[in-house]
Amino acid sequence: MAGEAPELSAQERAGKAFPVSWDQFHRDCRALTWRLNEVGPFHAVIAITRGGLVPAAIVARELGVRIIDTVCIASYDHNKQGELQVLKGISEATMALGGGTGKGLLIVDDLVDTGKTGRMVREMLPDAHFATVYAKPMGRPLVDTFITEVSQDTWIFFPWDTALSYHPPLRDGAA
Ligand SMILES: O=P(O)(O)OC[C@H]1O[C@H](OP(=O)(O)OP(=O)(O)O)[C@H](O)[C@@H]1O
Ligand code: HPA
Ligand SMILES: [Mg+2]
Repeated sequence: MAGEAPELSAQERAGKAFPVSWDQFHRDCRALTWRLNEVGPFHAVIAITRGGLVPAAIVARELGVRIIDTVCIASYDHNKQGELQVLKGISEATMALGGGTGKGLLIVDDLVDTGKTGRMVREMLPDAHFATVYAKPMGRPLVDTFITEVSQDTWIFFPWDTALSYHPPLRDGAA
């Protein structure tokens, strides 16, 4: 409607940007594994797709875990969170490995923001260990192990969502 302010995306509302390079992400995943190594061993890793796939691969490699499952959840459409949708649940074989409650299983995601996604997976596997690379304050209580906390008004830019581009000099109006 004319004159109506356009709805801001979660990314625009966040205000601050936290860009993460592949290098940094790999280092942070390795740091996460050092912490998880004290907690395991784990029978299997469950990646919350899609963002959890990359850290899950790195963590599983470091921990020597070869059984990897996925729970496929869609929520943010680009950068606006809608209703959560479970597109694929955890397999019966993985559920059995965790005794039905997730004991000895490791859930991995790239980050927790509001905690909605993490809460949904925790409900499926209440005894599993939940690890993320990054955490924002609202989601932090849901996570057992994470590496870096950023403020709630920060948007994390992951390397698989970004590309190098020209940035104008500060005196030409760059923020
Ligand atoms: O704590 P929350 O507020 O629920 O947000 C965190 C979730 O949001 C992102 O996933 P997204 O739904 O964007 O899907 P993707 O992993 O496929 O990019 C991120 O990878 C987490 O899974
Ligand atoms: O800060 C974020 N960055 C990328 N994806 C996200 N999904 C929820 N919060 C974020
Ligand atoms: Mg995700």
